[in-house]
Amino acid sequence: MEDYKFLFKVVLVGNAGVGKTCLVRRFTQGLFPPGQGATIGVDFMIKTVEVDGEKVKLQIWDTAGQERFRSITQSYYRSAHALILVYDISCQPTFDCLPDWLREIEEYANNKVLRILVGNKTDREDKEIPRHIGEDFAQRHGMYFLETSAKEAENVERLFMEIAVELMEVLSFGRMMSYWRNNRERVCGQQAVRLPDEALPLQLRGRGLAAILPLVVVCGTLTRRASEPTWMTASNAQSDRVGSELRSMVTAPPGYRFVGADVDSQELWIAALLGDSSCMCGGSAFGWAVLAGDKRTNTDLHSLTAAAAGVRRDHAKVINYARIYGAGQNFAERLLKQFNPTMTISEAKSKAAKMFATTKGKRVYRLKEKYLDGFIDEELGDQTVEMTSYQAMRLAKLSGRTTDEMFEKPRWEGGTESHMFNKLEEIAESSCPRTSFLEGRLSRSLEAAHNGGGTKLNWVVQSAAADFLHLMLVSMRHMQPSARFCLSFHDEVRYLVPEEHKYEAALALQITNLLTRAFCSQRVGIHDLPMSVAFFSSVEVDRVLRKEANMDCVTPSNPHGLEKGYVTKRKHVMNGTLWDDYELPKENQSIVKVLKSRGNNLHEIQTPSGEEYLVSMPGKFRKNIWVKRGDYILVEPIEEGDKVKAEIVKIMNKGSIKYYKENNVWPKEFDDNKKEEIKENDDDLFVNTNRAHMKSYSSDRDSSDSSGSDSQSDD
Ligand SMILES: Nc1nc2c(ncn2[C@@H]2O[C@H](COP(=O)(O)OP(=O)(O)OP(=O)(O)O)[C@@H](O)[C@H]2O)c(=O)[nH]1
Repeated sequence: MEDYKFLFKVVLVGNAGVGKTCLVRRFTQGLFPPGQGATIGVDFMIKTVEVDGEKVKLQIWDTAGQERFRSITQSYYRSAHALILVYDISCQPTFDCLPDWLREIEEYANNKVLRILVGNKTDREDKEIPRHIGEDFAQRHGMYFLETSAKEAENVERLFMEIAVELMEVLSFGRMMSYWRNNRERVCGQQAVRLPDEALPLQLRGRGLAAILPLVVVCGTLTRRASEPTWMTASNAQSDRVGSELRSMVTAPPGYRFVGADVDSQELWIAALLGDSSCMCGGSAFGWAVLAGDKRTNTDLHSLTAAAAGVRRDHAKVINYARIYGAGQNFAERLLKQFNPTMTISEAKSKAAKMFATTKGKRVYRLKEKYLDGFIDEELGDQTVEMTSYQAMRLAKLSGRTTDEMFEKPRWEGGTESHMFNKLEEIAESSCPRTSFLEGRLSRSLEAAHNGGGTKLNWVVQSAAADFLHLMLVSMRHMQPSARFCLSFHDEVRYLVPEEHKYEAALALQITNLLTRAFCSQRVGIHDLPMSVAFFSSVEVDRVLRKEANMDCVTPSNPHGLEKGYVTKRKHVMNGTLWDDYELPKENQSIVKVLKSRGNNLHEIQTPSGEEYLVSMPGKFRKNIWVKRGDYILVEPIEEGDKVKAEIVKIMNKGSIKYYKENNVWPKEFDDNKKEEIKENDDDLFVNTNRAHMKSYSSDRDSSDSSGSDSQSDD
């Protein structure tokens, strides 16, 4: 397993005898080799260093300075991240050759390569090139400059460490900008339409708002999905990427919340379910790993594959998905090589082969019955005759027939996923493929008869996932009509829900998952639904679009992040309860004034018309809010309330009173309120002084919206 974060290739060039090999050996082995001979061709050494706590592997290529090796050494320039051009400070000709070396570098190296000029052998008395001459040359050619002595170990460590630091910075900057570089055009190219004020709700008027017309590209022939290139593909905020907070900038309108969830391991579960349909729920090894595997105990699918093939879990995960999407062994081989550039081709080949043999299994050909008679193998006895594709092709060729003629349809066998692949192929290659759960038909042009051989394997899982989405939509529509379907991307759904229905919608979504999965299972003949997949591991109730409501979405371009959706700071709890969006009072709500507190969370109030009665403080406010005489509050009647007639909904502050006045809903009778009663600082005003001040309420379900689940997720 590789234990470094960055890998950089550093190449040393320069005339023969300037000390390139000695510099490399001093750095990597800490010695100055006596009687170092000339390098033949190219040599390389590796050293891992630590920069800012990160492991950086330096692959150092020492090239031969002699002219006759030039054609070999040039080929190493291209992939270099840094090139060290060395001359000998006691040998003028080695300095005079520098322009030739530069020409070579220009011609063969990448134009972004980091270039460093090094004057070696500073320990020598017979110095011919003064330091400032070297420095000046480096400056004129945009190179870093350093003088070293491999013999005395002077500046050698520094040379390589500075290279590592510089390359890391360059790379980090490239990474930091990569998101915005890739997305800038799409974002800036969106079409915005100015919205007339009269089309907007009251509280949004006068702000010059515009709407973005999303460009929806229907690409559903295979996947039956449409895509929107900017917002739906916007990734989650990453702390080191400029602009990656884009998605979290999408905010729910006032009075609404986003309620949504990620379908846990959707594609894996669908594939496993289809595979299990030929035996029983969790009956295949793959099905079992999906249902019962747990990342924490390394028993989930990705950890199992990683252990079996001896690769990292995140790499195994990419390859696992690729396999389900129909990618073959060659693709896995290439991916492995890409993940680990130092892996040899044969190593990658053998790892990929091992991975495929343990997962997909081997493809087995069985002779059709009518050909069995002619095929007598006494050693086999009654055993079925099984062949590899090579053997089957050979036999068919020898018999002058095709493999299809002589053999049953080949099957995958012996792997943890063989069941599943057989099922996926059976669906994809059927004469009239239909989606797995709702039996939607595949476009005819893509049916096997029309496209000359099998439909895409990927279509089976993707279209089943589209069925899944459609089922969820229907279920939600039925259970929570007030929730408006807002977005779905891949395995995520988001609804816009009026604030007062947000928890109902979250519950409806959980039940939707249960019903949808139960329906899908039942459609493929499985009448069990294990608890591990029955519910979402979390449902998010949020004001903005982000993966999880407690992500702060801090990025270099959004350094202060977002307020946590499920308020975790006291101040936000209060702001949330005091003044939650610019919402005007509902019909059944009224503004009243607090006369005095009666204890037991009861308060005596007065209505604008002078009526007096008791109101109660609901549980969720009790820990955080302190109401005192003279405060204005919004109350809602309690049905059949006898003594206590209403419940507090909102505690008014300066902003809310102003807003109510602007909208002419503030009772005239309360117009004489003394402004000084409402202090600027909400924190001070409403703190319950009887209780210890708490800095955070991260686990207080009552006062937070958090569904706060930390159970397993799909990765
Ligand atoms: N005094 C002194 N001699 C050095 C230093 N570095 C290398 N040498 C000597 O210079 C000679 C050449 O060193 P190498 O490291 O083989 O030089 P090179 O650039 O790799 O040469 P090629 O492999 O032919 O390209 C050897 O005799 C070393 O002992 C140094 O810092 N000071």
